[in-house]
Amino acid sequence: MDQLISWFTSQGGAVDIEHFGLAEFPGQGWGAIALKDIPEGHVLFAIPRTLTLSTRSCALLDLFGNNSWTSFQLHEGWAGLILCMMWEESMVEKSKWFQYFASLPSHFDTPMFWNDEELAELRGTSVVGKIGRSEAENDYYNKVVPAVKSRPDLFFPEHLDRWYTLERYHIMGSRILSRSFQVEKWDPAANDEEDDGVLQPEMDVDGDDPTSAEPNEKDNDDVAEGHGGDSDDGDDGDDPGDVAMVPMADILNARFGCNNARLFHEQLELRMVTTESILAGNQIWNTYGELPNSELLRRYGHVDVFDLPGGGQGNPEDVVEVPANVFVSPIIDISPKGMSVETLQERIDWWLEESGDDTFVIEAQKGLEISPPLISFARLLLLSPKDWERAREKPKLPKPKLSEEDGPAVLDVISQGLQRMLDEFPSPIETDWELLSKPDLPLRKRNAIIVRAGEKRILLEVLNEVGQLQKSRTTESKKRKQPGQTGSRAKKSKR
Ligand SMILES: C[S@@+](CC[C@H](N)C(=O)[O-])C[C@H]1O[C@@H](n2cnc3c(N)ncnc32)[C@H](O)[C@@H]1O
Repeated sequence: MDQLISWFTSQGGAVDIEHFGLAEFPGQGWGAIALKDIPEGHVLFAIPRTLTLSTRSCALLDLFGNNSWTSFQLHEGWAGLILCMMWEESMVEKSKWFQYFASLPSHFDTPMFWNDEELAELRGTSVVGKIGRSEAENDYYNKVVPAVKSRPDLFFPEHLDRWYTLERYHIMGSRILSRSFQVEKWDPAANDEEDDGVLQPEMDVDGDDPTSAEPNEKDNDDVAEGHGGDSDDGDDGDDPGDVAMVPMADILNARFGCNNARLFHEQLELRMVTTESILAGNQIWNTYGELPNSELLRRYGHVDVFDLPGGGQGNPEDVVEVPANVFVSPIIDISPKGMSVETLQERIDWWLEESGDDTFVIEAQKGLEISPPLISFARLLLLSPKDWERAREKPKLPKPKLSEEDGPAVLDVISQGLQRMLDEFPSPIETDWELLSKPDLPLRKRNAIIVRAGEKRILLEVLNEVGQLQKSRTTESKKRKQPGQTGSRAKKSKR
């Protein structure tokens, strides 16, 4: 790590070595430490933009030619940056980033590298559908290998078995996934209010500030990610050229609620600045975005665990992603006249066109409520044929709120769908807690159990909430039916 700092400063980087140091933290690898008390707004280090490694800063793209780059589809997703990194690393000492590569990990505990037995522990969680190993390997075989073979003058044949293997591809992809930042081109117009580039320590670092950068965050959608990056589909507006490895900035660890430093963009450099004062001896933390354990595990290979205010342990950012298709069988079973699969499909297709949601996210932070779009979806699937025609004509989705006219079916469908999700997990939550109390559990298994227990905890609590609502609605409807009480209205449910 001393070599990393020497290299960094020799390349124009600046480090305040009086305040900022590197240290090993048990279970977290390397991280940053305050060597002295540091005030808020203090610049810990600065990285020239030219020292970041991206498809913009690497010479390969120019040598390869823009048109060829595009024809091999290296301009989409992360395959181009992975190839740049393979190429730079193959040059060993001749690469400007040689010492930087030497500091990067080659071993990862992300599920991309797990065997089948380890992956089986994640069954039922949202991680399984997002690992994207085969998508990554498709990119390797269909983009990178043909590109490499087309230019033996750039990718020397004797280097292929060492620097351009599938294993190296996965390692580079995982380095990007766990360490890259989104570094957009400098846009003076977007930064006018920044007082000509002078940092404003009091700025809202959590806001949508164009001058602040954070490790690559990706949409929490349910597509397989692989090492593809966000822009695989090419239509989400993200520029893969913005994805950059940022030496030194990527040495900071992150933990829920602990962030005390953040990377800010300047015209010629990026600066790591403290966002609160830090006492000597304390760790300096960045933020990786507010991520649930499923995403922390998938991208970074670790999880965050805390005592939760309502009891139990977990990550307050945990979520459950409920795929719409878990409600299909319950609807067929529950709908009054037994809905045909075709009718159901028609409504689901329309839902997808109108709302785009094929997954419903239940967030622990939001009080574990049934997600409003899920209510709208269940109500849509249960509309009578006449109301369905009306909804489509308008076009208007059902309100995302339980109404007094809703019969028990809406809650029944939601409850049965969630129960099906719960049944997908390999064990009940009690078994998970028991397993977690064992001291010698292998790290990957422990992390998988923490992820699945977190998701189960949310599902169980929401199911409990749905159960309470079902009960109170049954009681209300019984009351309404009692003679002499015709004027009473069903009490509005809590929701
Ligand atoms: C951006 S790097 C940080 C530097 C890294 N610790 C190292 O030794 O190079 C991100 C990696 O650090 C580790 N990490 C970061 N925060 C952590 C935490 N709260 N608990 C455990 N590991 C953590 C994970 O391995 C993650 O993939």
